[in-house]
Amino acid sequence: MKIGNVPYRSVWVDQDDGWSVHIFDQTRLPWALDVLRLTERDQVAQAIRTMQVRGAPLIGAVAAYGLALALRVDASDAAMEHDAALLAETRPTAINLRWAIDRMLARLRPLPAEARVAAAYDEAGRICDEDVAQNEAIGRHGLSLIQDIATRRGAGATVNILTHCNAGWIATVDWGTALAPIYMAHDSGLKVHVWVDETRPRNQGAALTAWELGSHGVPHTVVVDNAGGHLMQHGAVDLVIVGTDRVTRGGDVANKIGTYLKALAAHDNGVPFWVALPSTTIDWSVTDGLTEIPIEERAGAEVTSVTGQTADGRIETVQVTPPGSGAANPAFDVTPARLVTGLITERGLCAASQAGLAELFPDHARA
Ligand SMILES: CSC[C@@H](O)[C@@H](O)C(=O)COP(=O)(O)O
Repeated sequence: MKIGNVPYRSVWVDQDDGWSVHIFDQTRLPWALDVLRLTERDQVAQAIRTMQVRGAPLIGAVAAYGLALALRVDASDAAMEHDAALLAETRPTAINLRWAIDRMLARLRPLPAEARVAAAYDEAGRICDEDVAQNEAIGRHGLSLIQDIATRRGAGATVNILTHCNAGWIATVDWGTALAPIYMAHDSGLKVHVWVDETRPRNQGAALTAWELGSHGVPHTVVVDNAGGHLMQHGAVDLVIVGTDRVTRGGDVANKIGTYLKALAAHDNGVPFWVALPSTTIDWSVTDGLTEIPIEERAGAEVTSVTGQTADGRIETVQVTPPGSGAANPAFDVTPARLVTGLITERGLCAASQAGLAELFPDHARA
């Protein structure tokens, strides 16, 4: 996607040195557009843990490059297995991270040590290119949902879409998942307006989704996380589209904390609730999302404080709770498949069910 008029991906290899890896520091957005140059494994691990990079597909892609950086130092079997395990453990919920590392190992294990660095960069590049293509396809399939609503509503009507967290281009290598259909709808001339959940505690909606949509000229309004139910009761939401960090073989959906409450409100108000995902987000080994998907517990300090920009331009973090109050911070929740209208994948739309996924992905479903 473009910033100003310059096209960017969310991760790229330095064109001059051919090996260092660049990302945007997402903890500084929307106030500053800082590019970080990553040169070693531990920098990559730290960037993922501290959420300088975040979003399920993007952390997989960046971890893949993290392994390439590690192999530059030591490409032996023992070192590679150790580095891969370390990177895979940086965040627990998004399955794309484990998927990307497993795919890298499958390519690299059979190779002699001296061939591994070049192969690692090649494979990480393929992971990135495939993510872009998958998200673009998700956009095309999701666009049909928005077109249908626009047609039903009649000429000139605005389609109001609610989204939670950030599942835009900055959460993937490019395009995004939940936001890809919205970008395509906007680009095709449909009138869309997006309700952006602020997404406490880290405000990925208020900071990142609002920044992305604004940069692309998509009309949007930021709302507090608790506003969604009210908006739906008053007919202000035509459609919910969210991303996801892990989908079970039966269609349960893990996503940013608060997604489940939006699904409940959507169900109660007859609002379609769609989840956009590349197939790399499906965990075919998991059947019951509630008991089998690990939910990341992050530091309470993310709840007790907020970060923003002061009037004189400084980025500051301030405490919003009394000093003695404890805080719990489960970072994700699971929305049962029965509350999901359907899934938007690179292969098309399907029901959030074992049968629906099996129809689109017969090879995986049989395995
Ligand atoms: C295309 S990104 C899909 C999900 O990763 C996204 O909705 C989300 O929950 C991100 O969580 P985060 O904790 O910001 O990494």
